[in-house]
Amino acid sequence: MDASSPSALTDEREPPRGPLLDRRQQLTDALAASPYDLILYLERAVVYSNLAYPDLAAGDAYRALLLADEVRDESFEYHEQAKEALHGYQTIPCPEVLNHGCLVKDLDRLLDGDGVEAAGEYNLLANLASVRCFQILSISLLLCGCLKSALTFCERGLNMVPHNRELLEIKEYIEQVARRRLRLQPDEPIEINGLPDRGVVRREVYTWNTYEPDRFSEESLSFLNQQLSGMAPKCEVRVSDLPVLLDGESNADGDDIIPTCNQLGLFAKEDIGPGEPVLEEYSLLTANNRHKESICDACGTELPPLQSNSKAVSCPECYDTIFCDDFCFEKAQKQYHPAVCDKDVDSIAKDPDAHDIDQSLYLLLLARLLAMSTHQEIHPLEVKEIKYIWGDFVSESMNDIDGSITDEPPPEWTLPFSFKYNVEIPLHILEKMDVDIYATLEQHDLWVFNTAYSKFRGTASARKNLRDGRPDVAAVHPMWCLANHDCNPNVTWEWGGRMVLSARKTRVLGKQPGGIRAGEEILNHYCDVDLPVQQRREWAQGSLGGWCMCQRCRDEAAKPVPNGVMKGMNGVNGVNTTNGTNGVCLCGIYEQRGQT
Ligand SMILES: C[S@@+](CC[C@H](N)C(=O)[O-])C[C@H]1O[C@@H](n2cnc3c(N)ncnc32)[C@H](O)[C@@H]1O
Repeated sequence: MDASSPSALTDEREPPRGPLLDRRQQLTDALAASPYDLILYLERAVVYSNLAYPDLAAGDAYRALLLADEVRDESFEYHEQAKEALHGYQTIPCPEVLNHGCLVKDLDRLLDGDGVEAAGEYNLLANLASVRCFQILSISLLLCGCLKSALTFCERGLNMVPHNRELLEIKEYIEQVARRRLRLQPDEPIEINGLPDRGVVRREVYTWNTYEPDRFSEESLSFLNQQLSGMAPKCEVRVSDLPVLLDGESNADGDDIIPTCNQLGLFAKEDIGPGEPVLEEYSLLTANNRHKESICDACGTELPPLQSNSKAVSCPECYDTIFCDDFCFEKAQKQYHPAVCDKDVDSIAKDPDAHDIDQSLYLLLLARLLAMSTHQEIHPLEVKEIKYIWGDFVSESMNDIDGSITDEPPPEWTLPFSFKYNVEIPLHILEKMDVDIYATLEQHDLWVFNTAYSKFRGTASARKNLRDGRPDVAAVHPMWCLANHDCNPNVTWEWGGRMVLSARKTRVLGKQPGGIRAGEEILNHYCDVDLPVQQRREWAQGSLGGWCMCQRCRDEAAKPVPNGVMKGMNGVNGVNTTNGTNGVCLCGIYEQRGQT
């Protein structure tokens, strides 16, 4: 942490990781035993801060803030439990985690006028805790790059204790970063609504995440192959050797040998003829961001016009939810619908602003996953539709930083994050589903949501609405998404309630005849393969997680460029136009239809 940065977050410099991880586990166990204890949440938030997970620190501070509200308001659902959990703590001396900086000096200000007795010991503790929550939330969200939310929480804290030194320092720091990022003059006012609120955080298999399978084990491969057998009888899942991808242009295009790594892929077990279907996968992990749209709630297909012979069915309990037919209704009843039936979750995150479209679709995929896990009574990361997906995780050691506050989160942090979509709304959805977010911490901790988001980003497909071209339906197809990308694909794909892969009739390169021989890998495409190499690489970069190094790209990129012609597309050499190419700002969400 540099000398000019606020002191409110960490109390130590670069503390060792091992003991902090042990402490995190102790506090997690303590929370399992005492789930409404806001002090434990605050303690864990500080541990997360010291471990350089500012997003997880913000998540715990927010839960503590909600519990502080529960303590103060006796009409709230968990009021008794939250108060009871404070039994044994006192204000003087107060718990160590609240005795931070000048906070205890502000006690008078938090008394509500007439001293401890009138305010009540519990309320006073809750007030102190709220201020500590605001400190942790504001500094942590600043570190993630979410400046608007950071400033909002900081202001809320200052409303309670206007002279709190730590909050004033944090505010100054947020403003400094905002001025630099928005290139504002020192005297120009900062407009809170104009501040950036999307950040990035670590994308990793957390050390404590015991749910990730060994995807290469016999057990995993045989499970995946058993799942695949009904959908793609001529295919199997195998380990594939893929190029290690770089962030951008390199000199490796002309090299004969490039570094590779093991991943999974789909392979043909038998010959597949040109035009023959390769895989047909039903969509259930779907999301639709339009309110009251005539779309099947289960598979996301456009519903047929309502006529007397229509096969569409509505749920007999909540009439608004409509399915294509009995098949979809039964799938929904069995796998998720009872968890959300008549729970008023339907309107959440619907009809978003244009700049929130991608976030809303990923959020609604998370909501579907939470409904599936709640109804099936399994951990969200155990749901088979996402369990075997690789989330393009980055190793923990690469993500680890020294905790310094800088203008931007480090480049190794690649998981998009916002307070609203990663923390606030997922908890709100669970509350609407009548889930006790405190008692189910193991299933609904923020790191679980982040892991699911890592898996969705890079594998979800989206469909645009034909009326206005906005993506409004998304889905994750766990088997389809095992097929790797190549710019000379041997399949084409089409999605509408089912994801269908078919062998190409003709290959793109040299118009060679299509068809796939036994033993060959199924080569899908994540971008428009009719584009020139630079454009293809830019487009596919979001979902591939790097610069495409397939043979076609390397050959085309290594070719000498004629004089006067730039390698970039449309003259915008070096500018990432991935999102502009198809008018969709959805990094990792592919379009509905693969070209033939
Ligand atoms: C949709 S998944 C494909 C299945 C994945 N290989 C697996 O093991 O689950 C997409 C990820 O696979 C990898 N991938 C797919 N095609 C690739 C290619 N042509 N070169 C390198 N990596 C590729 C990238 O890591 C990408 O993020």
